[in-house]
Amino acid sequence: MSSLLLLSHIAAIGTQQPRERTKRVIKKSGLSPFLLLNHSEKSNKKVYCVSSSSSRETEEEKMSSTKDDRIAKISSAIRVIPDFPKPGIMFQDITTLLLDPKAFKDSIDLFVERYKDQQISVVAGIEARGFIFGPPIALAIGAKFVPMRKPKKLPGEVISEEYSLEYGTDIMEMHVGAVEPGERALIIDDLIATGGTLCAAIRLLERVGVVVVECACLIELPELKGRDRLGDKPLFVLVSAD
Ligand SMILES: O=P(O)(O)OC[C@H]1O[C@H](OP(=O)(O)OP(=O)(O)O)[C@H](O)[C@@H]1O
Ligand SMILES: Nc1ncnc2[nH]cnc12
Repeated sequence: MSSLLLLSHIAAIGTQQPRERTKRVIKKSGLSPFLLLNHSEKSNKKVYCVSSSSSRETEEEKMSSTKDDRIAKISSAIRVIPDFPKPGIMFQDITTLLLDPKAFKDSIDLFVERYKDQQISVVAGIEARGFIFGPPIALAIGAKFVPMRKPKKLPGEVISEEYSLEYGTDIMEMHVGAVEPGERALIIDDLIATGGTLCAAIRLLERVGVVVVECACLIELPELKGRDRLGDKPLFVLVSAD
């Protein structure tokens, strides 16, 4: 049976977004029928075309189809703002996803379903947008939440890592004593671009003996090849934005 590849062509919203964006929604594991979402270029309306690999769906396929439908709606709820914060950057804005409680909850549920049985004791969320998605996932899987913060924000003793971004450089800090050697961690952020941020988070956690099980993001910008920078560290994403 074929694995899922789901394509969503996302329209720019309103006058702020004159250019069209394409988002690919990828389910990284499991079996499912093929689901294609197509965007009508002229009308700015999204056209959803669903086709199955077989005419009779199995129960497993039906469940996957439901999951895929959730991912399509999550993708549609993410807005793209051109030239923010600098010319040439197509900013993936998750604040519009937060305005849609069903899509927001679905995004949390998809991560929880993946990580609930993986003996993860630490969810490390990256400032700022990893703070939105990390805590509900941590609570649902029974893990603690550890904030990975911008410099000079944490009041206690910290360890730091400098890293490069798509548009600048930054420093990430974590409280000493927040995690124990041997703990199993999931790192959460909204987006991977160059991968510099996730690499810094991995380095911080591994420096203190934590096992980083996986990194998880809502969105991947594949053109920036951040996934390659993570080496063999697994990365799970819901939406791939071209
Ligand atoms: O893969 P990378 O190239 O490292 O980029 C990804 C990071 O960039 C964004 O955060 P940003 O640094 O803009 O900070 P913010 O969330 O505080 O705005 C995003 O939320 C990721 O954390
Ligand atoms: N294009 C982008 N959209 C949102 N956040 C980002 N962080 C780095 N690149 C980004």
